[in-house]
Amino acid sequence: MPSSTLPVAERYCFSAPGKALFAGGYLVLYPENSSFVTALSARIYALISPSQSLDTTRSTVTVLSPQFAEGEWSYNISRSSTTGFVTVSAVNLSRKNPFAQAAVTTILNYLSATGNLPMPIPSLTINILSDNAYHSQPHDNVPRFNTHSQAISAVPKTGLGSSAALTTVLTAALLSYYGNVGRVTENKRLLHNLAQIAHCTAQGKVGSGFDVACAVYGSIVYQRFLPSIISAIPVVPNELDDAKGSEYLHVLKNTIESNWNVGTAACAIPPRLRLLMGDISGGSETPAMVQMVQQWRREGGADAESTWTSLGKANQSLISAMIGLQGESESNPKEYAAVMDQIIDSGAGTSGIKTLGVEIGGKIGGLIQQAVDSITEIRHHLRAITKGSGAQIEPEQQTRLLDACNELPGVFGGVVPGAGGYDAICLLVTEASVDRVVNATNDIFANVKWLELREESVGLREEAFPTLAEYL
Ligand SMILES: Nc1ncnc2c1ncn2[C@@H]1O[C@H](COP(=O)(O)OP(=O)(O)OP(=O)(O)O)[C@@H](O)[C@H]1O
Ligand SMILES: C[C@@](O)(CCOP(=O)(O)O)CC(=O)O
Repeated sequence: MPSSTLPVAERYCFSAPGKALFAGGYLVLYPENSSFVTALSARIYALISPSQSLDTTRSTVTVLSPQFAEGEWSYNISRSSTTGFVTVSAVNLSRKNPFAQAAVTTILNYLSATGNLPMPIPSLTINILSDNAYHSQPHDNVPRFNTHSQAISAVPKTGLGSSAALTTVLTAALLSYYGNVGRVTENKRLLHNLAQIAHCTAQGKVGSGFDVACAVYGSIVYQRFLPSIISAIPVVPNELDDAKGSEYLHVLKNTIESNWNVGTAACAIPPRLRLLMGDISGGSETPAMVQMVQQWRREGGADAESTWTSLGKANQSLISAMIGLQGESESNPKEYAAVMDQIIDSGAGTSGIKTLGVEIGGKIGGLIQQAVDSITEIRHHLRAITKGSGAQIEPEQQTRLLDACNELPGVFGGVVPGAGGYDAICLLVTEASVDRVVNATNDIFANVKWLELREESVGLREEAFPTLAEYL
């Protein structure tokens, strides 16, 4: 097996964003459908440093997450001299972080299969910092990178895709440190394929992968890869099974280097508009909901199929309205700004904004109408699926809340993002109306915690190590 020598032991830091799936829940599981995924300003950071351990007889990768109790996961690494298969075993078996373990396993085996893993494998420490918005915080005004007294698995999440961002930054960190593969920020396809495989291995199920794609590429119109790409990869074998070790390396390398045909066209929330995320802290079971929706579709006959198709069209219509508005803001900036001013001055909510769109007419007025109408229609179909499948995608409680939001000034509309349920709501609003929305005093908003987030459309990026190291 060929091997390389380690590049200069530098200190690196990478960060990746969280996500909101504004349009495309459930349909995005099928490659024929597009979805609108927004990258958020909440980021997870990985700071890499060569291990301080004096033990040179063993190679270890240690992931530290100092914001959480028991946030230390260490893995012993050994490479078979016959097959090149790299075994990654937890030093402390009672400490589980499947995403960290899968990232180390996938990346080191890929590097081994391509002859880019340095031998002996140098030990490495990766520190993780994660923005507060990923987890429910005990009160306002917590320090940046707040610490929790519980283990990460016990701290309630806000559903921004922490595991996808974590897996992505770990992938970038490991590739940069060990690999001889150029700048990883310029090799997004490799990074994406590796992070998707690691994330799926850890989850033990095949999601659409929109969260990992967003962590890598940022805000995108996402179309998934064929599920068979991932299912072709064998289960990570036992270190003693040489035949399986060789097969795993072979399939992993071929899969990583094949063309997945993923749709990752860049998109953005148009200027002067914002996505506003409200945390409801309810909690929903995505896999169980996906199963219910799939069963409804299988057994629901022509009605189910027609709802499914109409939802797909409404999603597509919203996506093209967003792309169209973005385009108009660039090609026709004066008119775009004037229309936005008019909407803001009117103090109108959803239905008033639609009427204004009709009155204003022209391309921009039409796109505004289209955006409002398609959000309304998406919700209509999601409620039909809720009723038909029993999966609580837009439960009545969320319907009342979203309807109340539609009355607030500057609200184009809102949805239950992603799989829906009781976790969160996501509104499209004018930037100028954000304060008025978050300060609305109606009782119905009492349980909504508006998250301090905005779109930050860039995906994986390199950061200045020293600036962040001071938080460790
Ligand atoms: N800051 C972190 N440090 C270490 N591990 C983390 C960190 N953030 C996430 N993880 C890992 O990811 C797991 C959470 O993944 P999970 O898929 O349940 O949540 P999520 O990706 O935030 O949720 P959702 O898919 O609903 O948006 C944690 O239990 C832990 O294993
Ligand atoms: C239902 C689904 O389409 C979206 C799930 O989104 P979230 O985990 O609720 O953000 C599943 C998937 O795409 O993996």
